[in-house]
Amino acid sequence: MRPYVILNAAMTLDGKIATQTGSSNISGKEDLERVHELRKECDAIMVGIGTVMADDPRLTVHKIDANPEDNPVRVVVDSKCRTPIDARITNGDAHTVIACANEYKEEFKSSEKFEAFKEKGVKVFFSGDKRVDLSALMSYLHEEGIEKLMLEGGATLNFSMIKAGLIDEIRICIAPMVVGGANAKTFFDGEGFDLMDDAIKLELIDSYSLGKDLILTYKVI
Ligand SMILES: NC(=O)C1=CN([C@@H]2O[C@H](COP(=O)(O)OP(=O)(O)OC[C@H]3O[C@@H](n4cnc5c(N)ncnc54)[C@H](O)[C@@H]3O)[C@@H](O)[C@H]2O)C=CC1
Ligand SMILES: Nc1nc(O)c(N)c(N[C@@H]2O[C@H](COP(=O)(O)O)[C@@H](O)[C@H]2O)n1
Repeated sequence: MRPYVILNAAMTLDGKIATQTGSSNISGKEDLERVHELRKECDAIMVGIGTVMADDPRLTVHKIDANPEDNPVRVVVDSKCRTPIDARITNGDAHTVIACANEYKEEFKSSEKFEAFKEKGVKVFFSGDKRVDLSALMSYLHEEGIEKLMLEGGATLNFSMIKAGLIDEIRICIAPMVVGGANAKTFFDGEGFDLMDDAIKLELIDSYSLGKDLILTYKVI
């Protein structure tokens, strides 16, 4: 068993979720409010370590009215345990799980960082050899009571999750902007597929304008 997974992101018309220098303010105000309503509905929010390093996100419900208990559990996919000791996702605003790979277990468990995380109440889950086993992580989170999980990027984790068949729904905000840049992160990066026949197939179930942005909702089929 695993949680129902909704991938949410904002991209420019040319599919970029950040510029090549890492700037990523894409959504308009109305979309950010929609995102925070969705955060409030979910039991957990998950990001990759690349996103933590680039944005130092809070991953709480802070753009709409909310109580501390509305904050979902924050999950970071972080094979090598690189999450900084003072990363905002480790503060006391919500529960946090850091998912690491087994290869780095012994070294991490004997580090000061591990003790600091323990003191802050951060849980650490180990799976996979060199990289986090995402299916095992989903099963663990489901056992911990997570029924609905919001995946909030970034580009590498989005691809691994969809390739592993772990995404049920995609909600994408398309902002009327073009930013270009061959090295700018796209909605899905990773190793990609060689053939269009292998593409993950989607069904459009909703579309609407929100402020200046366009919101599309897809089911993964
Ligand atoms: N516009 C938007 O909606 C959003 C934009 N972003 C942007 O995305 C960028 C970060 O994306 P990325 O660098 O691709 O990093 P990422 O956030 O996708 O993290 C990828 C990292 O996760 C780790 N990982 C461990 N196990 C893994 C597995 N099984 N599969 C995949 N990754 C695994 C690896 O260290 C990997 O490098 C930032 O610039 C951020 O601003 C991030 C979220 C939303
Ligand atoms: N939906 C959406 N629109 C954008 O324009 C964005 N840049 C993002 N980024 C995601 O939100 C995280 C920041 O969250 P906090 O406000 O710090 O809680 C960021 O790390 C991305 O995951 N999303």
